[in-house]
Amino acid sequence: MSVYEAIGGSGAVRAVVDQFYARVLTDSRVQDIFKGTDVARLKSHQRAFIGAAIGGPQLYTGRDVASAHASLHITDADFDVIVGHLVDTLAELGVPAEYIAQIGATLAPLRGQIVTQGAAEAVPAI
Ligand code: HEM
Repeated sequence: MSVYEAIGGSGAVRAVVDQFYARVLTDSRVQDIFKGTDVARLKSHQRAFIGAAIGGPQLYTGRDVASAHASLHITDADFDVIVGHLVDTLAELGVPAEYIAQIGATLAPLRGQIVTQGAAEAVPAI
């Protein structure tokens, strides 16, 4: 059984994405990054992306992850905040820890494509 089926399929993914964005968009550490984003569109992409990433039938047709985040200056700390909200949402909705770990392991390798603002870039060029 895929993680997608195990957590309850499309209804579960929808609930996760809704609660996840409710948290993210009210978190002062990261909410500014989402200013000007069409949240309904973002949620629909995110449902497809997460669904596909955990073995669901969705076809994700959005931009590739690196291009979607390229101009957002996302730091490692931002990434940790976002993943933290996802993990907390999954736990709150009763997803067993073993599946949360599997979802985390699926998304963790994307850090390198999403984080573009690091200590090295913060140092002014001479
Ligand atoms: C595992 C982590 C993440 C995944 C899987 C992910 C996935 C996605 C996907 C699928 C999209 C839609 C792409 C499209 O529009 O075609 C998106 C857009 C976006 N993401 Fe992420 N993301 C992650 C982390 C983050 C982080 C850490 C931030 C900022 C704190 C962020 C901010 C945004 C914003 C603002 C957009 C909208 C960009 C736009 O509409 O121009 N994401 N993300």
